[in-house]
Amino acid sequence: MIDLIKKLPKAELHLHIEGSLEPELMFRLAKKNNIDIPYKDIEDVRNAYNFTNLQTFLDIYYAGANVLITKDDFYDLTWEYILKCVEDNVIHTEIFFDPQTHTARGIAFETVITGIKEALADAKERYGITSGIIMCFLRHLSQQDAFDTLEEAMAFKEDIIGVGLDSSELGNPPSKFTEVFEKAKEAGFKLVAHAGEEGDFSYIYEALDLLGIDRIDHGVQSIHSDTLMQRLKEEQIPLTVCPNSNIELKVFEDYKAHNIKELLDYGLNVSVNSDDPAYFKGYINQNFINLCDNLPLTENDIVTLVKNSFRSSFIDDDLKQAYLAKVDHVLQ
Ligand code: HPA
Ligand SMILES: [Zn+2]
Repeated sequence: MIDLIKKLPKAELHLHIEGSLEPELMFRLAKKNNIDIPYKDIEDVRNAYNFTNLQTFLDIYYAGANVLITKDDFYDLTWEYILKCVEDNVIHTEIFFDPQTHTARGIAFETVITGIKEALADAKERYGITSGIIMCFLRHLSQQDAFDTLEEAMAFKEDIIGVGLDSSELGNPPSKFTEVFEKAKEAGFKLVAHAGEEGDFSYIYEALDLLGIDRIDHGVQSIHSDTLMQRLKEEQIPLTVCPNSNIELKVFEDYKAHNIKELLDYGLNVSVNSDDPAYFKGYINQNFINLCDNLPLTENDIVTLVKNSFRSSFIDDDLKQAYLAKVDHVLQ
C-alpha cells in the first residue's frame, strides 16, 4: 500500500503555506530578521506542538508566522513546501495564504504574494508542478476587515484563483461573511470555506447556502446529518479532509476513530490533504500512510481519494483529464 501511495501522482487542495513553516526555517528566519521566538532550540519547538484544540494550534501558528518578513522569506517558505511536493509526488497544489496575518504586522500584501508566486512559477518551470493561490479571510476578524483585504487583493487578481475562510471556527460562522463572499464571487473568484471542522454541521449548510462555496474544507462533521450527507453525495461537493490535522487538534481521538472511510463509503467526494504539515507531523503521503495503518482502506479507496483530489481541483478540464490519465497510467 505504501508503494501505491508513493507512486500515485496527487493534487493537494488544502494546505496553508504558513503551516508548512518547518522549525529549522523558523529559526533561520528569526535569526536573520532579528525576531524573538519563544523557543530555545528545535526540540523545544517540537515539544510546544502539543495541541488540545484548534485555538491552541492557531496561537502557535500565528506566532510562528511572525518570522516571515521579506519577499525572499515567503519565497523560501513556498519553495521548501514545493520540495516536499516533489518528494510526495504532488503534481498540482492549491495553496492557502492568510494575508491579514501579515498585513496586520505591516508586511505589504505585495511582498507576500510576490514571494509565493515566484516560488510557484519556479516550481512549474523546474518540476512541472502546477498550482493556484487561494487567499483566506481570518474569520475571527470582522467582515469589514475581510472587505478591506479583498479590495487590496484586487490589484493581484490575476495571481489569486479563489478566496477561503479559516482561523477560529467556533463562534465565527460562515453567515458572518455572506456579503464579502458575494462580492468575491462577483469579482470572479472561486469560493471555499473551512466548515465542520470543530463547528457543527450547520456551518456546512451556511457555507453552501449563504456563501455559495465550491468546496468545503474539512467538513467531517457532516456525518451528523443524514440530510446533509445525501446532499453532499448528490451534488458531489468536495470535502478536503485533513487526517493528521484532525488527530493533532483532537477532532477525533485517534486515527481509528476518523470517519473518512465512512464518508468515502457513503459516496462523498473526499480527498486527503495535509493542512499545516510542519505542525501536524507530516506531509500528504504521511497522511495517507497513517490512515492505511489504522483503517480498512482498500487500494481502490486510495485511488478514489487521489482521483477526487484532481476532480475537485480548480484546473481546467483538459488538464484535469490529463492528470486523471496519469493516475490511470501508473495503475496499468
Ligand atoms: O485547520 C485549520 N482550521 C482553521 N484555520 C486554520 N488555519 C490554518 N489551519 C487551519
Ligand atoms: Zn485548514
